[in-house]
Amino acid sequence: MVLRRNEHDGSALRASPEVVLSNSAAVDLVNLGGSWRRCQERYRFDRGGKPYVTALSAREIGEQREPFNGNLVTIQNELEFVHSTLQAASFCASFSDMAGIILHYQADKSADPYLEIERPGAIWAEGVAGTNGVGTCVVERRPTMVIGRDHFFREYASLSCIAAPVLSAETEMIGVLNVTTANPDVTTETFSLVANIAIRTAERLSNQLFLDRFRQNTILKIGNGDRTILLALDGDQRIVGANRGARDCFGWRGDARPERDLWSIFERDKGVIDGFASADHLKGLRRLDNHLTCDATILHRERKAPGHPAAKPPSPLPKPEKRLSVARPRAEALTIEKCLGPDPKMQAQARLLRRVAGSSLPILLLGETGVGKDTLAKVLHSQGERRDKPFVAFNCAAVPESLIDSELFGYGVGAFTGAKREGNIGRLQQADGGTLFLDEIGDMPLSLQTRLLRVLESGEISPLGSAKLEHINVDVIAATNNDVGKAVAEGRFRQDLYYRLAGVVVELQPLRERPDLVDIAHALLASEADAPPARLGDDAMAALVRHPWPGNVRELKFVLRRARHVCENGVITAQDLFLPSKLPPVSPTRTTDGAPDLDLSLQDAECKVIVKTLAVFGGDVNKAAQALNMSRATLYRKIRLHKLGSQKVIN
Ligand SMILES: Nc1ncnc2c1ncn2[C@@H]1O[C@H](COP(=O)(O)OP(=O)(O)OP(=O)(O)O)[C@@H](O)[C@H]1O
Repeated sequence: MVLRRNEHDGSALRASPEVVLSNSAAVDLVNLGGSWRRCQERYRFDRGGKPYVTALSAREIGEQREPFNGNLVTIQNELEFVHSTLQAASFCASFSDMAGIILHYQADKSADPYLEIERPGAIWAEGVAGTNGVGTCVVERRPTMVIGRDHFFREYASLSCIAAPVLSAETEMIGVLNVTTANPDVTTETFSLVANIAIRTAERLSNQLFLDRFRQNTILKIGNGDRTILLALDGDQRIVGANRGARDCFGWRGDARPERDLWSIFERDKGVIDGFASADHLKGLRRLDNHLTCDATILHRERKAPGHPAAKPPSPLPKPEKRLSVARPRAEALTIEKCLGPDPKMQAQARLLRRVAGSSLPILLLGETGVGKDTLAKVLHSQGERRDKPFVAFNCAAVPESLIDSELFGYGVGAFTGAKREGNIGRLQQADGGTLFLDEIGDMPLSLQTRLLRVLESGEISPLGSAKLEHINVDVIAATNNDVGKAVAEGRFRQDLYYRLAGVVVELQPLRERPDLVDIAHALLASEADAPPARLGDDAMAALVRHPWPGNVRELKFVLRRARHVCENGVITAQDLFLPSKLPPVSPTRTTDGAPDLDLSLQDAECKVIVKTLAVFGGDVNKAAQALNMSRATLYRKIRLHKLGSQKVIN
């Protein structure tokens, strides 16, 4: 992809207006001159003045998000994906609507606090915030890069961002995917790469929205990556939807509804028609206009509503041939037991959680980032007695300190300047009768810890500026990946609040220690209904076991997601995972004089890898040795060395 950039004001990229990323399609970035003119002439902004910073309340954000509620998971998945890819360069990622309002956001807690101004509810419309990625992209409807002083207001000169349009299934622009950093050390090269990733992610999100919209139809996919062509077909093989890639390719840009027969574009060849009915991969589709041939994949087939007459069979009738497709295993619902894994210690914890379910005992979930604390909290709610009541999550780290009070406890009529006239219902009241999930509780400021404790102890709440006491009845689940014990010892976390929250404490295992790592991978592959089916090859399973997974299940999810799209014939190999080949870094054990004992640590790591690999291959030494890249004899020697005789071994 080639990015052509029209500079406006002295930014880091001025010296290189054309940033070559690869030799494929060219993307014209917005010329910011037009936006600057609008700022001066239409909005009459003063560069050195203060932008009118404003943000929506939680309820308003909820209302603004409504049109996208059906696509929430898709949007969040893409944001998580782009954020996890770019977080090393301190980028946050957001999705905004066409009013320039940020609706969803992904950022690292440790990211620059300045990025807080990018959180949900923030309004980045160009007429409010001047030239900026989101607002200018909304006006120009093209990818927009705004670096440092390219922002109209000097106030935003420390921010750099790239925004790209997100399209509906009908290829109307419906929002903006934006990535922003306040890191001054990001180089031109990194920026070029980030721009590429952001633009591709916006295209993939648009494609995913297309798949969401046409999930009942047959989907024909041609090509890969950002130029993917997607066609949605009805049972008569009429095209009922086409993504931007398809419209560009076939020259239908102006057609609101590109309805036409598939066979008015491709040659109606018997082999292809037979293949269409019986296989998931079509070879040699020939275009009628230019006679070029291509291969295609059928992502899924039309689903008929009950009572709907069956689709007309394609002619000639399909033969009952053996399907070439990769079988898609059924995704099973998560349970408390599955969330915790089969390790006997964890199963004991699962039994404990089942026993206390419905007892209103507070639960504290601990564990590294991405291990599934949030997921377990939702499962606990959905399997408890309050499942028909609200589950309300509140992330203590994602809300600025100044807003936690009003967001969590709400406020009464006219509580403070700028408050909404009718007041605001806090999360605690929203959760009344149900479950309140306090995520990242370790990040709650001390002053608010006192208030929270009082509310939890008394069951009464008096919203800011209101004299009225309200009774609330909530089950509380809290979670953190911080060391709360240490925070208590250092006086950063109130001990009495810790005891109030820690009725039952469960620590989730890091993924690298879970014996069911490969089962989780299989389950994740089965869970994305609209993605192409894929299964793990033996070498991929071994590679999964060897990797240390610092981002835990979240990282695994994205690695598999990428692999599913790059693999050939639906079989994921170790190469498709793009994992580093080194052995996992291990936390060294200590010798008696306190120095790290690297030898022991490595042995420990080796032992764990062997145990897991044998488990993955059901104890088959041949396969395990192959996967570990060692001879059978060496593996036997190591099994003896590590005293793994009790492991299931098939000779
Ligand atoms: N047992 C599981 N099976 C399948 N997917 C899971 C499982 N546990 C977690 N996930 C997925 O992994 C991702 C991260 O999970 P989750 O958000 O629950 O982790 P977390 O511990 O709360 O992370 P953080 O501390 O960063 O908030 C989510 O996309 C979730 O759907």
